[in-house]
Amino acid sequence: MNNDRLIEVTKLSRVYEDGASKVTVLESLNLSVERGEQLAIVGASGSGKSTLLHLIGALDKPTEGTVLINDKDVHKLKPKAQGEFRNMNIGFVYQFHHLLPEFTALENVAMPLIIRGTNRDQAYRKAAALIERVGLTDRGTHKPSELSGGERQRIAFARALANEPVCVLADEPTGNLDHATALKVYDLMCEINQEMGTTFITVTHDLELASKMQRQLKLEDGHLMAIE
Ligand SMILES: Nc1ncnc2c1ncn2[C@@H]1O[C@H](COP(=O)(O)OP(=O)(O)OP(=O)(O)O)[C@@H](O)[C@H]1O
Repeated sequence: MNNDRLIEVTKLSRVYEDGASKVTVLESLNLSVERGEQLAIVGASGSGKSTLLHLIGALDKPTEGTVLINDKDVHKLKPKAQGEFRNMNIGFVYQFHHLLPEFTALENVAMPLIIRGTNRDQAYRKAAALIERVGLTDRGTHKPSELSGGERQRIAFARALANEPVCVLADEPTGNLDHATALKVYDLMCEINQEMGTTFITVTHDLELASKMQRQLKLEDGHLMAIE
């Protein structure tokens, strides 16, 4: 066992079959991610970046291959155990925030804690601290529709961090933001990585944003490769 290794992806393949047609998106892909790393994955539209994140986060099943997180084969877990493992270990952030519109920012961030069984006072205290950490102390009582796009993504990160996951998987987290705001969100990810030791794997089309992360890989023809 390698204590520094958090994620080990081995010979991962994903083939979508639709009747007679077959689309091979990932083909025998390998990836090791160390605890506390910042990794950016770039690649053309349709190259399989979201597919890879979904497989790492056990939101989709591989056609072949394994994903170990903390030495646990996430695709071998039974559905209930898999859901619990995901909630405890992985935070997700998407291009569109997926915050619940009828709840305030504070309630959205507290939600994963309450679902996990944390008592309400503790959950709200922790949510408030996370909202402060992402620089939005005075926005806790606002609903998502009352926040800017950048603020919504900050709240989405705060929510993803609520259960102190070992890893955050971010799929085009700034795809909907202007460049200056996107850069600030990447700065926030780097700061949180330094402070909390959270591993970040982020997918982006933007090489400048990718360069903010410690390591960059390109997904092409089903494989990951170094960027030339
Ligand atoms: N459920 C599905 N059934 C069939 N094909 C699919 C399915 N989901 C994705 N695909 C195909 O798999 C390929 C990879 O899709 P994916 O969304 O992973 O790419 P991506 O690199 O994230 O793209 P983008 O940057 O445009 O979001 C695409 O060709 C897509 O059409």
